[in-house]
Amino acid sequence: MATDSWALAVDEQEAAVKSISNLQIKEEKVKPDTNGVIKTSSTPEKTDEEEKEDRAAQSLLNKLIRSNLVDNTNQVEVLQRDPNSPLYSVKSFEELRLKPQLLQGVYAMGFNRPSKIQENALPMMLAEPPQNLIAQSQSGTGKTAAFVLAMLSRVEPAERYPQCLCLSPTYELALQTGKVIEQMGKFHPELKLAYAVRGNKLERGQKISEHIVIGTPGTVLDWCSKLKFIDPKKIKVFVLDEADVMIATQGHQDQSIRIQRMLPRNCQMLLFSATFEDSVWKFAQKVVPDPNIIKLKREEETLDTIKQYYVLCNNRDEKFQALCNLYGAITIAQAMIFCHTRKTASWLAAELSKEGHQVALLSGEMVVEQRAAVIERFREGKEKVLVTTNVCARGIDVEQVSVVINFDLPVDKDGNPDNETYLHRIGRTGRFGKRGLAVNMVDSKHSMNILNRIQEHFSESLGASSARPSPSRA
Ligand SMILES: Nc1ncnc2c1ncn2[C@@H]1O[C@H](COP(=O)(O)OP(=O)(O)OP(=O)(O)O)[C@@H](O)[C@H]1O
Repeated sequence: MATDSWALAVDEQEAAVKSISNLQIKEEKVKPDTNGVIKTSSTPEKTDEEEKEDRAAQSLLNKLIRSNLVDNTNQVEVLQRDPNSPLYSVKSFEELRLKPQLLQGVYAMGFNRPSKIQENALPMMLAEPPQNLIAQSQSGTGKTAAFVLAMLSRVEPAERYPQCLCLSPTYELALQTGKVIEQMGKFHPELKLAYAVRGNKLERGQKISEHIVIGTPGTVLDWCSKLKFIDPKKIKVFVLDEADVMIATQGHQDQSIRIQRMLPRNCQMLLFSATFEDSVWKFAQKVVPDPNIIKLKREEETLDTIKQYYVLCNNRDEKFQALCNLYGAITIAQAMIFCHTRKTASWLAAELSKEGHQVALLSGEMVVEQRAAVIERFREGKEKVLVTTNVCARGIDVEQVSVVINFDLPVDKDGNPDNETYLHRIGRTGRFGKRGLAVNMVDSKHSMNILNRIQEHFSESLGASSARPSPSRA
């Protein structure tokens, strides 16, 4: 949708939402039960382990639905291992002096110039002698393309044994990276790729002749040690992709370290991560000696351009009624409705359908491919409304969404306000300066309290006027 028509749609929506006051919802005080407890639906449905799995699924989803680079206007931070060596950055792929077949591959992928992180990362990764690198930037900024280019540049096709080893957290993520290798290496048909993933059985005693091996830590470890399909001493480039997702999976961290220990000293070690919490940093330091470090901060989200409202209701059915009353207004453009649990999301999508509304449901029960298909349809505008849960939609950017409805307010597993999630659901990055609208459904004293606390939080950090929801009720 073009920006102008988008802005128009928001204006119309804003006007329509101002008429929320016509809603036929009566206000009633919420009474605590006899023990003075107000019941909420904040019980988490998922275990930690399932949450962790979601990180890998999330990452895969983003890869499946992404078609372009993610814009980022922040400065790249570079920390060189040797601060006295000159800092190279490139503005074109030609400057990198790639093999002609590789340059052809890059252009065939539609890349005209290096992305922000690639400008600095590529000269470092391709330098002689090889240098180690730890790089962090949000998903979609061109990390995969960068390390694939580095691996392809270093491979000697005439030598028929594995020279580059890339670890991915899951089978599916390994396949995605493999696809990029195949695309970029298209004009190098003699280059071969093997997948070290569960189920890929080879005969004992066999040696792998493929140049690049990509796989999950457990299988790669077996192939390097127990089964000896790979001679780790001949590896020239070792890539550890999605380090943050990797360490969230039981056992992967240790396996990765054990693999790293088998590699020769002069092997180039490269580690990539979308986030850089302490645990990732500690892990990175263990597996990448003497690193250069590149960081690109995530573009900050703000609530400045978002009009926020709340609707007071007494229970879930009233929230549903309020939503139906709003429906005409929110579907001028596209809306996302967030629920706390899968169950509520399914219920809500079913109820809205019964009312004759065409909605999409994005739910944790779906396999990743199904989720990607739902998001793709929504992005194409085939459905105007997407009902989802927080876990499911975390990190997914659907740029044309201008209305966000918190059918349930975001709370953490202890039932406390989850400010970060609120910001992610509603906030916009500054790059497009897009305006938007958020409607919070409040159905109890407790949820009003949550909303007040969210509001207080953002008043402090973002300025009172930008975050204070305007009351809107019968
Ligand atoms: N220099 C470039 N010019 C144009 N498009 C690019 C460039 N580099 C990468 N892309 C494209 O941008 C998208 C994101 O790139 P890439 O997958 O490398 O990012 P990433 O940081 O590894 O993200 P993720 O970890 O989610 O895969 C892909 O569709 C990729 O083809």
